[in-house]
Amino acid sequence: MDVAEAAVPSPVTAPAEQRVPTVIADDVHIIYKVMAGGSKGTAATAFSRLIKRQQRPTVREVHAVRGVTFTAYKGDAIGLIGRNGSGKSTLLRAVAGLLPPASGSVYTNGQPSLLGVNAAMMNDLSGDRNIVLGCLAMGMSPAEIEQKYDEIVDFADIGEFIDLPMRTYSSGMGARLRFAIASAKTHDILLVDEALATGDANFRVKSEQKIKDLRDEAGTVFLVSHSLETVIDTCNRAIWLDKGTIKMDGEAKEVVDAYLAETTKKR
Ligand SMILES: Nc1ncnc2c1ncn2[C@@H]1O[C@H](COP(=O)(O)OP(=O)(O)OP(=O)(O)O)[C@@H](O)[C@H]1O
Repeated sequence: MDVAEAAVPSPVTAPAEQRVPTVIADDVHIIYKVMAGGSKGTAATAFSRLIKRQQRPTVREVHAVRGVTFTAYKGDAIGLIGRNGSGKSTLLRAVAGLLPPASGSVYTNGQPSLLGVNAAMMNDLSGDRNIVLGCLAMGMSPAEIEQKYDEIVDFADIGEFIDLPMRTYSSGMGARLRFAIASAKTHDILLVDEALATGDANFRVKSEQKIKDLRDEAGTVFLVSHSLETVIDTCNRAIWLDKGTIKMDGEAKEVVDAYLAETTKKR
């Protein structure tokens, strides 16, 4: 049997030669550039500034990820945890290749797929049309889509809403459908951003099981979540981000415990 197909190797204890790297982040820095407006004023003063080309808005930099280095392996399910604004979503988007690092590099062995609660769907199209579009966008063939279609509808479990335009969905229903579509395919590297938190308790249990299955099917899963319980239940490893840097990287329960100890200490 292929080593990579064996039981999930622990990122902490498995011998280095048994692990297959899928994502390597090497001293990654992500800087957002934001236009910061100058002093406030009336429309007339703004117009005058425009004409005279004075006081152009300054570009402000937000250094969201600061020198992050880690290696993720096949079979890893990694929870990204940390306070609001610590850089979790930014790091996820960098792994997805959506944000170019200002310095450092992200190397991936396989195709990363980002499943965010804001993943683009066509709001005016019905759920079933979006299933077809979403699957095509993931590179599935029409035959594969036909084969997986019922499974996706069953998993999303949104009843007759499947025939209605997505703009009529609640945020939880939209998230269920997105998750059902994304998880219909085996991903090399699946990136999940808080999608589970928007589902109800029943869906959370189903989606946690799905993440475990995806992980067992040999991919690597990254999960950004504020639900520490979900991270412990779903992930074998956690990375704790603090102000854009890695504060701790290791076995999920240990990292969550350390994070909880620090947040409760600060109260
Ligand atoms: N598009 C953007 N433009 C400018 N700054 C941004 C942008 N997106 C995020 N930031 C900033 O980058 C930093 C990290 O944000 P990020 O969303 O990655 O954090 P997070 O850990 O995912 O937060 P949360 O838990 O609240 O979702 C924050 O200071 C945020 O204000």
